[in-house]
Amino acid sequence: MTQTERTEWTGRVLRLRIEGPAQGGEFVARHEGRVVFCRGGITGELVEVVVDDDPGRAFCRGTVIGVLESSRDRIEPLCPAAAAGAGCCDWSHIDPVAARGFSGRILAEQASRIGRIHSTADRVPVGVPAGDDASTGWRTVARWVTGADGVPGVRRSRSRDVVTVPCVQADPRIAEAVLAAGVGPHREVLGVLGDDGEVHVAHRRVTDPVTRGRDRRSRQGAATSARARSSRPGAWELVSGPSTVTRRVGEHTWRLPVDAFWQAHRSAATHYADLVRQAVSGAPGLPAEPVVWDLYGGAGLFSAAVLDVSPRARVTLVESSRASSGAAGTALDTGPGIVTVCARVEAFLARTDGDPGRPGTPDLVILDPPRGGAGIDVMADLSGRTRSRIIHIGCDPASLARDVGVLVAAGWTLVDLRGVAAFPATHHVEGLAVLDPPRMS
Ligand SMILES: C[S@@+](CC[C@H](N)C(=O)[O-])C[C@H]1O[C@@H](n2cnc3c(N)ncnc32)[C@H](O)[C@@H]1O
Repeated sequence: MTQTERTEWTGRVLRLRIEGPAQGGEFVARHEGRVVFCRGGITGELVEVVVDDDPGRAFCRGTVIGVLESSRDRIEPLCPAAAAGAGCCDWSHIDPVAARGFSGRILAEQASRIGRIHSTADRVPVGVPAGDDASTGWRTVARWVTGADGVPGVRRSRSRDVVTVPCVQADPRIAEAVLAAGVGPHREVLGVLGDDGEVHVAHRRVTDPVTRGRDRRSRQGAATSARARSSRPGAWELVSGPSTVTRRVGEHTWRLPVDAFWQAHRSAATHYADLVRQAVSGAPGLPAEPVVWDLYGGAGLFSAAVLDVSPRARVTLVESSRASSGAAGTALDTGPGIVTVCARVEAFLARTDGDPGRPGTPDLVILDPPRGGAGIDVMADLSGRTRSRIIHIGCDPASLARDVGVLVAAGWTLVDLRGVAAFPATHHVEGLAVLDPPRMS
């Protein structure tokens, strides 16, 4: 079928054999020369799929409504909300060990397709954070929305509708506190469980457009403008729990505002800090007083890890959120060892000398950007400046592959690429890449 040929398969039920997992969590199948991205399938299964989104190109999307030949990896869905159509735990029907294998395949495939990083292995190893393999109750930072009835829930997949059947990701103590707080209709609700066992509940107004019955494109437009509007109110109103959240990793204790970023999985911060310590310790030719940049650094989780293994390091933490960067000092001795810069990474790099009083050529860079990644310009800039090692942590396999691909194309060597199953029962996975620069001869 050509790109220009019109199709309208919406509502059609197809019998399909499921192939491999795709970036984004759906599984690929084919029908009459078109790709059908299937939600709710597993590799090898024969299924019936109803097409629910047909953009009229070489592909369409559908949802599994019947399993004719089931995979051994299929389990009873862990999440009632996902089973009711919520967009939370899209892999809740897949055995967790198999799910980690699928994540590893996606990481490898994206590295090859987008990053042009070719390896003989068809999957990247994916482990659980700090030995914690719980599939439910792992989330310590959770968001809900309330509809007109004020009952908290999660959004239906690809819709603004709210599913109020409980999702299993959040620690049950958060769900209890959110229900007890009774925040009212049309609110965005944030529940956070601190490492001291305190639960914090905050909320803010959400402008919730009516999108039921609209086509996908206008729903997406409405969702985008709703995001823009809902980010405008800005301030969260704290209705339960102390005003700062306690976070502990090793010897370090942070006191964070409730809306400051922290890794959502209860064991992720400890695990990533460990991986960063290992990668810093193994960096080739790192001087005794290395210049280190912790980019997209939040409240300094990785700055702390660097100082644990390299106490004389001169660390610059760059973070655009004032709430997060301002909290670095609650755990770290900011001053000669660590300087915090509240700025966008792009703006920080544009000052050619980096931070005043510090060289603009770091020995080591750690970057942990949001889902969209750092981008080609930032990566090209870092490639030209960094002397010893770059550690990239990324929660989207495609943007991680693109970012790392920039370094590999510039001659850097990928010495480690691994995944961490930090979002169990979902297709989301954290990737960690360690790269060393080309050797000068
Ligand atoms: C995935 S979080 C990582 C935070 C930190 N590394 C940690 O593990 O706690 C990404 C952080 O990047 C920040 N951020 C987003 N875009 C940014 C930009 N362009 N420049 C600097 N920081 C940015 C966000 O506020 C967020 O704190």
